[in-house]
Amino acid sequence: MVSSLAAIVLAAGRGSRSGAGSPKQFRLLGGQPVLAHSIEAMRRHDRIDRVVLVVPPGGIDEARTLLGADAKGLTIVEGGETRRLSVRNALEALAAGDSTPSHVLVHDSARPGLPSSVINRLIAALEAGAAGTMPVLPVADTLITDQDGLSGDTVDRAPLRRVQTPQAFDFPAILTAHRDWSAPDEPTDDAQMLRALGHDIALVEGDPRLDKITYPGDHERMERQLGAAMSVRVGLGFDVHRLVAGEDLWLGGVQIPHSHGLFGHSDADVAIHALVDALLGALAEGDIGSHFPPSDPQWRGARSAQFLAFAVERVRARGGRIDHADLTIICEAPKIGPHRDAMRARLAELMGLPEDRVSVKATTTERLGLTGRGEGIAAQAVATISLPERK
Ligand SMILES: Nc1ccn([C@@H]2O[C@H](COP(=O)(O)OP(=O)(O)OP(=O)(O)O)[C@@H](O)[C@H]2O)c(=O)n1
Ligand SMILES: C[C@](O)(CO)[C@H](O)COP(=O)(O)O
Repeated sequence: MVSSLAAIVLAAGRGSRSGAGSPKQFRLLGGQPVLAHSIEAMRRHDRIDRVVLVVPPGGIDEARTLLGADAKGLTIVEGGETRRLSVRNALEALAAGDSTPSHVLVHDSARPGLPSSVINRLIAALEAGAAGTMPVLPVADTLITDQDGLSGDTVDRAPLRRVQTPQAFDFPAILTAHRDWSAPDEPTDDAQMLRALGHDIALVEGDPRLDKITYPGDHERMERQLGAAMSVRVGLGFDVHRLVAGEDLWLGGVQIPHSHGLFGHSDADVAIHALVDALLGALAEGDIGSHFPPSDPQWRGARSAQFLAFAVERVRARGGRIDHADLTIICEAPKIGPHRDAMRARLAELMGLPEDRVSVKATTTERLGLTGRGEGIAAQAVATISLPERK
C-alpha cells in the first residue's frame, strides 16, 4: 500500500558529456530550467506528497534563485561526488524528517519529459507489492560489440531493455540498500542496488519522452520535442470599473495615489481582472465571474492578486506555462507611466515570470467615451500560454 510517496529529483551532476559548459540541468528548456520540468511534473501528480531536489554542493541558494517562486515548499539538499551519494543524501534527508514516506521515486532531472502516465504505472507496480520498479524500453537497433574499430559479435537484443527513471521503491528497503552498499563498482542506478539485496525489480513500460539529455545535441532535440508537444493558446480579457471618490485605487496589483478609486465587489483592480480573463480564456475555463461570483460575499474587498494566483495555478495544473502577457490600461487619469515599472514587477512576481515577459501599456480615448470623461478605467489584456498536447 503506497500511503505516502516522496520524489527525489537529482540535479547535482556535472553534465560533462553534454559539452555545454555549464551543468545541463540548469540550462533553459522551453523557457524554464531543465530541472524545473521534473519538479513541476512531480508536483502536479496528486499521489506525490513531497519533492526533494538535490543540487551541487554549495548550490542551494543558486537553485532557489533560479527557481524563484517554484522553490517554495521544496526540500533542497546538496548532492555528493557520485549519483549514488546524491541519492543517499536525499534519502537521509527524508529519513530525518518528521514523517518518513512509505515509498520514494528517484528521478534524473536530465530526463525532463516526465509524463504522469509513467508515474501511474510505477505506483500501480508498487501497489501490486513490488519493492522496486522502473520504466524500461526495448532496444530498436542491432547491437554489436566494438573490437578496436571492427565489428565484433552481434548481441541478442531481444532480452535487453533501456532503463529510464523515475525508479520507484519501498522507502525502508532502498534506504537500507544505500546504507549497506559496499561493492567496489559504482552502480549506475538505484534499482541494481536494491536487486543486489535479493529484491525483484518489476519492469513497467517506459516512454520515449523520458530520454535523457546526455550528449551534445540532446538538449536541442528535447527543445524540439517539447515544442512539438505543446500548443500555443492566446486569450483575450477586457474589463471596466467605475471611478468613485473615497475608494482606494488598485491597478496592476499596485496601490496608486489618486483622487478617486475604482468601485467593485473586490478591490476592483481592472487590470488584473482583464489579465485573469485573458488567462482563463486561453485555458477555455470560463471567466473571472464564473470562478469568483460578485454575488458571493467572500470576495467582498478581496485583493485581485488572489484571482490572478488562481488563474496561474490553473495553467500550472494543466501542465502549461505562461509565455507572455500584454496589458493596456485605458484612462485619462491617473498617469500610468510613473507606475508602469512597479506594475510590471508585481504582475511578473504574481505570475512567476521574468519581467521581460510582462508588458504594461496605457492609452487615453482622447477624452471620448466613459474613460475619456473620467467615469471609469478600462483594461484589456492578451495572454499567451503553452499547454501540453497530451499527458
Ligand atoms: N554526483 C551526481 C551525479 C549525477 N547526478 C544526477 O544524476 C542524473 C544522471 O544523469 P547523468 O547523465 O549521468 O548526469 P551527469 O552526471 O550530470 O552527466 P555526466 O556523466 O555527463 O557528467 C542527472 O540528473 C545528474 O544531475 C547527481 O545528482 N549527482
Ligand atoms: C539512472 C539512469 O538514468 C538509468 O538509465 C542512468 O544510469 C544514469 O545516467 P548515467 O549516464 O548512467 O550516469
